[in-house]
Amino acid sequence: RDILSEYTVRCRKIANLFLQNLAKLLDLHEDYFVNMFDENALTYARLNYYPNCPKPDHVFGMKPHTDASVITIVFIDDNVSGLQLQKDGVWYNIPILPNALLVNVGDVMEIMSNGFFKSPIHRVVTNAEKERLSLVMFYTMNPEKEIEPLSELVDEKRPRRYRKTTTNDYIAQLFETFARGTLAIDTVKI
Ligand SMILES: O=C(O)CCC(=O)C(=O)O
Ligand SMILES: [Fe+2]
Repeated sequence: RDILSEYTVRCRKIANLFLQNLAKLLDLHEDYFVNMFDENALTYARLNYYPNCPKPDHVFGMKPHTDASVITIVFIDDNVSGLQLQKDGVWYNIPILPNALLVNVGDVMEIMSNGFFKSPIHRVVTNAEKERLSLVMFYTMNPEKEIEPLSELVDEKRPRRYRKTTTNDYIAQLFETFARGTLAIDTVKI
């Protein structure tokens, strides 16, 4: 528990640094996103355990999905690969890098940036010989807070591409679409 608590504090620093750089890329004040996380904002930690699987061709560790977070930090297993990312319809392996963290843009960032940043579709494949672990931190805002494209990023040339939602509603949507095998982000696209 103490270790996870310390990890959370340290990861928050990385998350903030990442959020500051995303803001800068959008020509926003560097603390724009960081300041959107109020005292009711939630960070979820998920520990994933994927047992080895005799039929890796038939069983996913985790089905294709996007994350409902603003951003996600993944601490990937040092020994076993398995996380894959989809780009232009092709699946790519995320390589194993010892002690590396992977920072992912989530759907809420895609919505707020009006599609400037894309939340990548990813999945986890299983391994016949080895089990695998990951520790994933999901940074989300106050569950009741309205999420929508930032007015600074909407104009005639780039009209609003996503409907308004809240983290609460969106997470519910994510679980539903995940079960159906569709994408939550498609339900808020205009
Ligand atoms: O296990 C991983 O590497 C990633 C897991 C993941 O995508 C998730 O928990 O949302
Ligand atoms: Fe994920």
